[in-house]
Amino acid sequence: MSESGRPPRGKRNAGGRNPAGRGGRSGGGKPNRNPASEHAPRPWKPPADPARVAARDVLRAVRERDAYANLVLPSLLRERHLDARDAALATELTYGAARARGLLDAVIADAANRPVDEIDGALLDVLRLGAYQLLRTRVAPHAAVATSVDLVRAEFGSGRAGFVNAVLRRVGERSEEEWITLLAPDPDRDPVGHLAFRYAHPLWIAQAFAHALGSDASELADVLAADDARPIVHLVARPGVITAEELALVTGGELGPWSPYAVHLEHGDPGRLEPVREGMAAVQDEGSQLVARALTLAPLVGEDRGRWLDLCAGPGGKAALLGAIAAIDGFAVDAVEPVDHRAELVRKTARDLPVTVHIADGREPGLEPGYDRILVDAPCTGLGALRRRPEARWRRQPGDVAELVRLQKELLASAIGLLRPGGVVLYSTCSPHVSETVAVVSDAVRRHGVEQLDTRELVPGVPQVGEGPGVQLWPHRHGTDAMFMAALRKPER
Ligand SMILES: C[S@@+](CC[C@H](N)C(=O)[O-])C[C@H]1O[C@@H](n2cnc3c(N)ncnc32)[C@H](O)[C@@H]1O
Repeated sequence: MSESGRPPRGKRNAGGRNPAGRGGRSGGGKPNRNPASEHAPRPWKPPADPARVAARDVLRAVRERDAYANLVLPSLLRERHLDARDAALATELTYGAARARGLLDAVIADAANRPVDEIDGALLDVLRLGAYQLLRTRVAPHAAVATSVDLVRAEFGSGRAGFVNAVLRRVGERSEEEWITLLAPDPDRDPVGHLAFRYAHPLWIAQAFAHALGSDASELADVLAADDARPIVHLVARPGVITAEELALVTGGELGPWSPYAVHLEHGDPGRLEPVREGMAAVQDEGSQLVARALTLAPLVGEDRGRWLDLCAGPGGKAALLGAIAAIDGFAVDAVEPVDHRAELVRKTARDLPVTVHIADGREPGLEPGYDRILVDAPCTGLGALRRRPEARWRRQPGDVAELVRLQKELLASAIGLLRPGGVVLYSTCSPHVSETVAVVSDAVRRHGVEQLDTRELVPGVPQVGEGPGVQLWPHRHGTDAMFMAALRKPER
């Protein structure tokens, strides 16, 4: 896709003259290349099927330049002026195909009789869209195939269109359930592998969730299914400025069940709401609200003198909530963020609040120690927020974990060093992976002699948060991201 978000202009691809039936290997062409980028510009004409063209272009941007579907799609829909119906279809197809990629690829590989990495990337995008429609939507099968073939024919000519036609016809010969029976691991011998396939998650992520659920591993199917559910918008009412009740009244939303600041919105663009535009409210997952609030509720030894620190602050959602709560008592928050543009977002989000932003590495921020309360909302794999990022589950790799854990331990050690005796650090992640959660916390308790508090008491009224002392939230139980949090107090000497 071009920077303008317009679809690539097409010409016949040199490899496009060979329709591939089962056993034929020519129609897939060279893997993962975008012939469209080599073409000379032509004037932009609105496509006949704008929804599918948009979905195809976003999948291409995700594959070719590691774009985020949930950032690219909305701006592309705006630029191309898709009407509401086309926009809804484009969104469903893009996010659905991006999430289900593993399952779709297994089916496509079987139908094409070759591994997907031997299929031209541009064709694979269309095959994924077509297979998604055939297996997981109510789009009529002939329409799913014909529209996919049209997309390929318009760009690459009829040879490659023939390949796509042949593969999708084979895909359409079975239902999703029949493909799962054919291709997924046996549910009795490999229950986690089976669920990972069925709910289109990489195996290592399903294993990480099962491990984190522990004795509740029977909920694994619910967790995996929750990653495919459309998350509703959660708003936070800024404390001291507007109550959640007032915000719900103004926006037509509903009070959130757990955070006293939360309002849930089923529909609508939150960016258009007056309280959001005026900085009285913001979009924030209710789980994140609980994390910031838990830090403010944690029992200190000695008086709270109002020196608070957010050590990993960008883009600033929690720093702003902490700042608003701090402002009520005349307290102040320092916010550390090493990435310039994210630090700028913290400044913007927390404008008018007693929040001072420092562009620095949290491991050595150069700040005076002696903080009463510190939040370490650590960089993590984000496995607890997969429902918000359609392609993320396929992009993250198990090898990412070790490096993040190292950073998490260093940040937590730095925070403990910056605490005053009797002060509290709240460690949190938007990942339930135990290497990033309880293992990091146990390591800090062992190494630094901090006392682990019962964090469940800091989320009053929230049920099913685990056996303690840490708290694990889950989308399928709480409707929040799968946030983890643990409060640690520095002993007085
Ligand atoms: C999970 S996000 C924090 C989200 C934030 N608390 C909020 O609620 O908006 C983690 C942040 O840590 C930042 N980060 C990465 N490395 C860091 C480091 N060495 N020191 C401090 N922050 C770091 C990332 O840039 C990212 O903005």
